[in-house]
This record gives sequence, C-alpha cells and structure tokens, in this order.
Amino acid sequence: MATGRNHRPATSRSRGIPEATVARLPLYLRALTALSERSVPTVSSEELASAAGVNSAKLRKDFSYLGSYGTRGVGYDVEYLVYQISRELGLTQDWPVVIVGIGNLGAALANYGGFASRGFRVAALIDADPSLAGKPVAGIPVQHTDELEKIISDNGVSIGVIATPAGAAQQVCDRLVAAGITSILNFAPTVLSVPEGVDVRKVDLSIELQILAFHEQRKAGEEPTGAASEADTAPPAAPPAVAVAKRPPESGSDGDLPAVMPA
Ligand SMILES: NC(=O)c1ccc[n+]([C@@H]2O[C@H](COP(=O)([O-])OP(=O)(O)OC[C@H]3O[C@@H](n4cnc5c(N)ncnc54)[C@H](O)[C@@H]3O)[C@@H](O)[C@H]2O)c1
Repeated sequence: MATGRNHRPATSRSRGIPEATVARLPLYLRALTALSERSVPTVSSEELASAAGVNSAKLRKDFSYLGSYGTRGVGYDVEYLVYQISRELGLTQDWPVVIVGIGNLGAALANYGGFASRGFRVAALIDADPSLAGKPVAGIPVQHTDELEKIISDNGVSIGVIATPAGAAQQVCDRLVAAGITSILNFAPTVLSVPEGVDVRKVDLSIELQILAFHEQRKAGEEPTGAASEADTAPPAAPPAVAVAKRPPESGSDGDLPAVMPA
C-alpha cells in the first residue's frame, strides 16, 4: 500500500531484509524446488530469474541480503539455496494453521496438498455452522467456533486463514487475534483491522482478474507493434494476489512492494 509513511524500504523484522525481497523469496523457492526435483545442481542468476519471473539484477540484489553471491561461471548451488531460502522464510519448522469458514473455499483450501509439502500443517478446521461440526473435510473433523480459543491454544497455532463471508471476517479476525494468532491470511473481500504486531495478507482472485481485464482491454485497443517489452508484460516482482496490511496504519511501511491493494 502506498501510504507515504516511511521513505525507507520496509524491512522484515528479523534481519533487515526488505519486504519486497521477502515477497519474492517464495517465487525463487518455487523455481529452485522445480530445479531440485530435476536434480539440477547449479543455476545461473539469469536462468533462475527467468524461471521465477524476476529481473536478474533484482535477483542478485535479493540474494545478497541472504549472503548468497553464487560462484562466477558456475552460478548458485540449487540445494543450498533451497535450504537458505526455506530457512529465511521459516519453512524449516512446522507451522500449524487453522482455517475458519469451511464452505466452498475453506474446504478447497483444506484439501490443498501444497500446504503440508511446504511446512504448513492444517491443525484444525473451524466453522460457525453447527451442522458441520464433526464432519470430516480432508480427513479433519470440522470444529465449532465455540472451540476456537481452545483449539488455538492447544495447538500453538500462530497462523489463521479466514474463508468466511466478508460480514463475519472482522469478528473472526478479532477472536483469532485475541486467542494469540499473529498472522492472518484473509480470503474474505474486506479490509481487516488488526493491532500492531499482527500481519495480514489478503488474497483476492477477482482483483487479479480485473487487472487482466484491464490488460485485455488495452491489448484490444492497441495496434500490434511487435513483441511487448518485459516491462509491459512482466508480473509484479511480488506475488500479485497478496498484499500486506499492518495496523495501525501509521506504523511501518510497505516499501517498494508492488502489490498495491487494500488488505
Ligand atoms: N480471495 C479470493 O480469491 C476468494 C475466492 C473465492 C471466495 N472468496 C471469499 O471467501 C469467502 C468464502 O467463500 P465460500 O464460497 O467458501 O463461501 P461459503 O458460503 O461456501 O462458506 C462460508 C463458510 O463460512 C462459515 N461462516 C460464516 N460465518 C462464520 C463465522 N462467524 N465463523 C466461522 N465460520 C463462519 C459458513 O458457515 C460457511 O461454511 C467469501 O468471503 C468469499 O467472498 C475469496
């Protein structure tokens, strides 16, 4: 979000890595994991940048924050970078996650195998509908919201996913935060207020579609002038479907995070 609060790039709390770099680390990790699965031992910054959809100078700068400079003529050691980025992102430990709102989306998320393989364990599924209580989704019985605080404390959960209707999201968020949750992934189309120290990331596929519609409209109105430049077509450097919100808005900054949307 462009708040104009702070002119320095926002940095992660731990080691002074800019938030925009942190937002690109998962892109590098995904590309590196694919290389690792193909047993590719080393990769050049250009190849990796292209696989991650990032400019190679930006990649080298990002990796310098990790203390990783690669070897001239050889490139980067794929396995070591996978380890380094995983460690930086905190993925070398298990993160229990609760999903609140087990409707169409919550159930789809619960069934998504990609969480577990990336170190996120779905510890509990929570819904306000009493008729869902006890019903298994993805092999996990849904629990009623009455149990929310106990579930979070019993499982040591620090990450909550909100997949409720927009009207319920703030109230769910408040309960999650009061119960000790400090990171929220919000799928509900609403802006959440959270106290300082709580991170919110918002996912909104309809916003992504609107951005694509904008580009479609522009393409339709343009004469073909040859290949579009990278600047025209490259995705933003951070995963575009998410944006960071921190409250109070006066503190901190989103720096050069390009994913600009209200969270
Ligand atoms: N971000 C995205 O890209 C994206 C995509 C699809 C849907 N959504 C949003 O995700 C949300 C869920 O969509 P859906 O299609 O799964 O809806 P749904 O109606 O199928 O499911 C919502 C679930 O939330 C539960 N719920 C309602 N109030 C609750 C509360 N206070 N506490 C706990 N659970 C509660 C309901 O019982 C229901 O099971 C909506 O806000 C929708 O707009 C976002």
